[in-house]
Amino acid sequence: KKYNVAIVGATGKVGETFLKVLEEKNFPVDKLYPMASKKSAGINIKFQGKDWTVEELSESSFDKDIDIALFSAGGSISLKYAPIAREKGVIVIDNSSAWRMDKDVPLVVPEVNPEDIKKHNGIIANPNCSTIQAVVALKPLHDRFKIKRIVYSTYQAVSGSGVKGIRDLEEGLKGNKNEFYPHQIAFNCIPHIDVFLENGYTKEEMKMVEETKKIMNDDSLRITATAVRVPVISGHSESINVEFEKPYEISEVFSIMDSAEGIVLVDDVANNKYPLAVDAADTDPVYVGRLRRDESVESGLNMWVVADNIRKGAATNTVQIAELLVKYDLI
Ligand SMILES: O=C(O)C/C=C/c1cccc(C(=O)O)c1C(=O)O
Repeated sequence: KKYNVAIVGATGKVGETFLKVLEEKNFPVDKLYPMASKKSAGINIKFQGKDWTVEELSESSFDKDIDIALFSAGGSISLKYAPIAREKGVIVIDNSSAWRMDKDVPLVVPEVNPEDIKKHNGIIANPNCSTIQAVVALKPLHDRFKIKRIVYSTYQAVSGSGVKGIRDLEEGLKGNKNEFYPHQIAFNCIPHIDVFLENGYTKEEMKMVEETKKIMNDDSLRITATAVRVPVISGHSESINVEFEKPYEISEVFSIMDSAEGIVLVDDVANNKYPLAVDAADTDPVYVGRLRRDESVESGLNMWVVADNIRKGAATNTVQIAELLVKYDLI
């Protein structure tokens, strides 16, 4: 069976990667409906050997035979158009935060909570990139040792901000002033991603806290986060400290990580081998390394987790959700 697929935000960085990943995975697409704002309408897109024309997104865009719509065009577009698409019988997979915490919307990472997709009511949410890579690494350990507390420290690539963030870094490295970030990103680290909230955390930090609990289906998890922008183009790196309910052997952690779905273990410090953003770029795995006991608590562990924030962090995870819909015969 082949499916008619709409791509809302087709000309953006994530939208373009949706198309790349759909082709790489040979997803069975019959008709493609690339959609974007007025300024992109008319652009030609080559996909699966055919030419497709970008249409301007409108309220009538879903008045055609569309099975799935992949959204990555910002929260306001998702808030307005996902319900319109759903009313027309389209299944929406939304990459924005607009619907993630809605109780009727499953928030899915296929390696972590695939079954949640069966509860969808027409909209499925793709989690925040930093959350996705973290829960892929944490889920197998949570299942075995029951996590009680998580401390996230992230080192996030500028591509997470789109072309404006990339340009700030490239220009900053040439000595030109920043346009997008509140401070220069070149030669710097900025502990400020998205907006600050009343509790002194940023929205990016609270997304990691709240989304982790929903995806892991465990509100008892105690979580804190610090999200930092670093002068890297592609690939988010994260230092993750966890405290378990149960005792563990480090050898078992290594074997769990080495065999877990979606994870590549890179941990051989004697030979300077550990996950690096430059190695993760344009690939799909979540890379885990620097595994070591946290001796300061009863049963604690430190790890270093790296992934491509545009692929596994957004586009690939979304396409994997679409593949799950097919696998579970939900479409
Ligand atoms: O900045 C990053 O590294 C990740 C940014 C994610 C992001 C940026 C703008 C809007 C959103 C949003 O949809 O809220 C999101 C997200 O959470 O996916």
